[in-house]
Amino acid sequence: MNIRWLSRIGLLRLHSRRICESKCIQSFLVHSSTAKPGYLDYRTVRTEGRFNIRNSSRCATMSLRTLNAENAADLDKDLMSVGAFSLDQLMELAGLSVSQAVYRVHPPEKGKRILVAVGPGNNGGDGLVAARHLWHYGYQPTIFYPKRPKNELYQRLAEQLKTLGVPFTDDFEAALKSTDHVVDSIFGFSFSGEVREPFAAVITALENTKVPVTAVDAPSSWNIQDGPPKSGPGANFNPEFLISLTAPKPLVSHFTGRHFVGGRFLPPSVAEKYNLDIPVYKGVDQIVELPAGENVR
Ligand SMILES: NC(=O)C1=CN([C@@H]2O[C@H](COP(=O)(O)OP(=O)(O)OC[C@H]3O[C@@H](n4cnc5c(N)ncnc54)[C@H](O)[C@@H]3O)[C@@H](O)[C@H]2O)[C@H](O)CC1
Ligand SMILES: [K+]
Repeated sequence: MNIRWLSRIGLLRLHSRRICESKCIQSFLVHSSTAKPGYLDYRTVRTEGRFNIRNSSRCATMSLRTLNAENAADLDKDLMSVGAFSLDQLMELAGLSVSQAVYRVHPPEKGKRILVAVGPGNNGGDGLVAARHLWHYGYQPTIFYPKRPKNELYQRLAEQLKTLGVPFTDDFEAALKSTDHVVDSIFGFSFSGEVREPFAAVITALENTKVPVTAVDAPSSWNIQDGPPKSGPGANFNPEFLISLTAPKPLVSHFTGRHFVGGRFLPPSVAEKYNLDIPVYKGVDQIVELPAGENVR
């Protein structure tokens, strides 16, 4: 066979592959050597033969897409239905990401005492899981958990901490005076309105403290869409660190500290449905830090 025939066969193969691609929905997730660390060269091939390709150089300069509160709740439902995850699993993965972010910004040499402020929902559950991992990394967590729903999952998470001898406190302000770092896992994407007691006093203490704070998914009291409240508890709350779970929420456009994303379990099909970018995670990391000044959309 001469060179002309070989090139014709090559072209035919390319042509038939394109036809095949145009008939089915496929996502190519390509780790590109040209992409900036932290980003994925994400190509989407859609039906009807329309190609929507975001090349690596665009992706490298593009910022991550955000996920609003309503879509975040829907995405979790999808993960638990079509994705076949259980809530325990998602919370475990979320809490593991949080523990890695804390280790990154506040390694044990900086002080082992970590105060975890736990809210009444799943954001609080992430904090309980993170506290358990942090204990195993050698930290000394203390838990502030003033509202404990009679939910079996939360009760088990609290029990696991008690088994490790992790202390629970009722006095947040006193605990704040003897800690090296705070994890804010009070409210996440289901928070709305003004902060109600007993959390208003806690948020006020957080906004006045000099102890560094890592916020889980959202700085508690911030509106998921619009950021910090104009007045009242939280108006001056600016945590040093934030870990967004699965994808950043719109409030991050108001956030000025170090920002991490966790969620190294998101199936590409779900990411595509919600039009999310998947960052590149290094090695066995569950988190990725967004470069300073990197924005989100
Ligand atoms: N996909 C993931 O990565 C996962 C993230 N998870 C985390 O779950 C939260 C969202 O959890 P949800 O239970 O829906 O809500 P919250 O924890 O944000 O809060 C609900 C809780 O708060 C009370 N509340 C609401 N507004 C107020 C208010 N103004 N004052 C006082 N109390 C208020 C409400 O009554 C509820 O009790 C998400 O952010 C992630 O952190 C999951 O782990 C699953 C996987
Ligand atoms: K939070």
